[in-house]
Amino acid sequence: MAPRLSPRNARRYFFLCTLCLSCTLLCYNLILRGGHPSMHRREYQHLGCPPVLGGKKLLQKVLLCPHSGAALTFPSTDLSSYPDWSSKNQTEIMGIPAKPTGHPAANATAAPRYGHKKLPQAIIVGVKKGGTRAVLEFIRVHPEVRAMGTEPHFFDRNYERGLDWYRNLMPRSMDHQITVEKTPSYFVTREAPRRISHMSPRVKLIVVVRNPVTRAISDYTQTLSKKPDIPSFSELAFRNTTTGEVDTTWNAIRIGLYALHLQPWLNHFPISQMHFVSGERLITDPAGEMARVQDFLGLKRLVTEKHFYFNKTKGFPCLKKPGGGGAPRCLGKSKGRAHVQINTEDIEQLREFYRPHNIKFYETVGQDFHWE
Ligand SMILES: Nc1ncnc2c1ncn2[C@@H]1O[C@H](COP(=O)(O)OS(=O)(=O)O)[C@@H](OP(=O)(O)O)[C@H]1O
Repeated sequence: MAPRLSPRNARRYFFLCTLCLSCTLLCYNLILRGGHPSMHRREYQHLGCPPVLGGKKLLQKVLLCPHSGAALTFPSTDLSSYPDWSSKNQTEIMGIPAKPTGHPAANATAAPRYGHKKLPQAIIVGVKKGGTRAVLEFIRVHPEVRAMGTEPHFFDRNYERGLDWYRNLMPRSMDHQITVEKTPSYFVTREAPRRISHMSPRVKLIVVVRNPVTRAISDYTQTLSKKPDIPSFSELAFRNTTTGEVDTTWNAIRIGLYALHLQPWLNHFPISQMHFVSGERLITDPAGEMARVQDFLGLKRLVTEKHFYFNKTKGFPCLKKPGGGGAPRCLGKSKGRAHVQINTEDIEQLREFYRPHNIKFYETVGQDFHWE
């Protein structure tokens, strides 16, 4: 015969069982779900910090929440192992796998279930091969920025799909966070300024500019990597190699006529609503350039020197964790590849060609980029 429990002992057993169960649930929350001992997940979100994600990822990417000063944990973000940052949206970078979809931009719909999708308040509109990816990846480190990782090409190729389609591509954000996207071809798209101002006349525009000669070589190097049979750079750049007449119909040359492309933007936006990032300084002084970008966007300067280190192998600045240690995050192989060798006379001729255009550009924006 099994001994019978007295009502008092039965209550004790019941109490102990409940206590064990509660402890197990608490441990599950703290360890497996990645919760923070002193704060509930929701409280982070309320403070404007992204939610803490899956438990296995604990002890990986650490960011400081600016409001609370508490260290938050995020999943590993070793972007150097990705083929290219551009293939990842912010959600993926934070460790949530995006759903495979037809349109790459639709990855943004895999965003976490907090906040809401907003039309961008800031757009990196150009220029192609200027350093637009670096600016996007550096600014999205800021806790008050949510960025779309892929290029939506809404104002050039997808405009007929409508603003709701565009908004739906954006990551979710909290009220105090700004949404940013980048599509470098907007800068040279005639209809883009009107379309963008129609969406929002107050949107902030960022243009990353780079010496147009280097930019053209970079552009050509990229095309050559995909189509090895194209004519040589010089054959494409000059109508006549003897006279040195430049072929301005070739896109790689045309994109570098910054003063020309800037004019239609100024019909729709005051110059104060445009910020020009030097693609050269972005490499030599990323923190300095990002300080100006944050000022322009009205953000606290939270992305600083402590976020960058110079990667000698890559030859470019890469992101590091503010606390040090951990995997570096450099841009993928398609950024910073070795350029095709172009002969010095051709380079000199192109420099001559761009000089008056560059001067006009410096005068219009009130900034000298020293591309001599
Ligand atoms: N931190 C860091 N790491 C790697 N690359 C950097 C960085 N900062 C700027 N750059 C320069 O960015 C150039 C590519 O520009 P974009 O990102 O605008 O290219 S694209 O238009 O999106 O294809 C790329 O051009 P190339 O060097 O010709 O590949 C780089 O010079």
